Amino acid sequence: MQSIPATNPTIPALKSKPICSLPRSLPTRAMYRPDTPSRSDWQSSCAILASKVAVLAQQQEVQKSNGTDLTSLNGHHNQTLDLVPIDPNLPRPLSITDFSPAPMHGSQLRVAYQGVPGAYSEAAAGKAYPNCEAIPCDQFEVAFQAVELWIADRAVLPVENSLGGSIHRNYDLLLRHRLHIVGEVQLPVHHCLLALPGVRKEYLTRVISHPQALSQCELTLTKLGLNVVREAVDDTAGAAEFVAANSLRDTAAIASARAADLYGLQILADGIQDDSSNVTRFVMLAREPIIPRTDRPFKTSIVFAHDKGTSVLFKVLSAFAFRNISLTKIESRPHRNRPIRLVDDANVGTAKHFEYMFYVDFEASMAEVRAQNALAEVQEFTSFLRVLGSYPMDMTPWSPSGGGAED
Ligand SMILES: O=C(O)C(=O)Cc1ccccc1
Repeated sequence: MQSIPATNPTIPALKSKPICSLPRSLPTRAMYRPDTPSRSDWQSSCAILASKVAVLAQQQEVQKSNGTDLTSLNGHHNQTLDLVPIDPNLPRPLSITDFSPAPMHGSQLRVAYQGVPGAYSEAAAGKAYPNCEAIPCDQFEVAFQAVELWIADRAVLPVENSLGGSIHRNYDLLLRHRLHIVGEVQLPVHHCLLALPGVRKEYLTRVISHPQALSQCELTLTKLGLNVVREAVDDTAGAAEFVAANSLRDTAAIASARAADLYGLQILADGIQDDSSNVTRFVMLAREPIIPRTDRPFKTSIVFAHDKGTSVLFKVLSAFAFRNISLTKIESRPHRNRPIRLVDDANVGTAKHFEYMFYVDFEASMAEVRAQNALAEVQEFTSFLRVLGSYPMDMTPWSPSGGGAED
């Protein structure tokens, strides 16, 4: 049986900004712990941060002198209105070059999420870890790296929604990085239509939000009689912040009631998701796996691929069926153009192209013998197998607190 090594040089380069200036491999515990960063890593991070701050300052100057047109989205927002004051104390999202030494954080868990305050991912972080410090990041990639570089202790990743199904790009991220799933939360998502105070629905020509939120509200937007273009942005709360910061009277955002509060917007319509029981599942990621237990219901997530043989999927699924292990998810992702590096027992690596990656979640803990036997059998039929994590199930999807994260 082969497996991929901890640092996988053949995993394809990241699409957006290069991150190779950042350390690629995970530090070992012997190198540094969260509160005792290695000097050289932090020194280079500080240098990067200093240049990022300089660039940001320059951009802010340009924005000040050009007005506030940050996106040139549709050219609808050329009114000049007073800016809605946004709380300057709100944390600014991390961006890819922002990594700086971790603050001395005592025992507070630092949880990185993609978006700005008011995003659903921030709420998911709070549900999983009630007293955590939530750290906003401008991309998922950054949230992963924040954990890999010990700037955060956990990352939060939305992976599927009861309306829209799997969020495929986030599954790709799980494979590309070496973080472990240590928990899950199911978060009921309640979308609101937000606009500047005094704006009426008839003024709107555009609605902006995260693509998932736009698709979850599609029918309701039509029912509300809104003749608006829909435009996708990175996160829901970021959309709200954008409307407020640019005083856009022709644009509404789809976001949470908390985002309305934070960015001084009014709620034009409440609960606009097409399905009232709209739930998003988030997973919590950490550098180290948790020790699986049997004293409460656990779920295990795996990813596998095979390159030869017939009826492989049937055989894999039988390994679970024969042991009465329920599957809660099975997903296939095309993977043809992205090689995976496999190493054999002698640590000799080869790049392999698989047609598909299969993601399976099953209801058992890796501490159970039946789960271990099932995986031993799966290993026989597959060329690549990775356990993404074995973690407590979120059994309380509708409660406002308490997810299935580790204790
Ligand atoms: O943009 C956000 O607020 C997110 O956290 C992502 C998201 C978007 C829509 C539904 C659930 C999560």
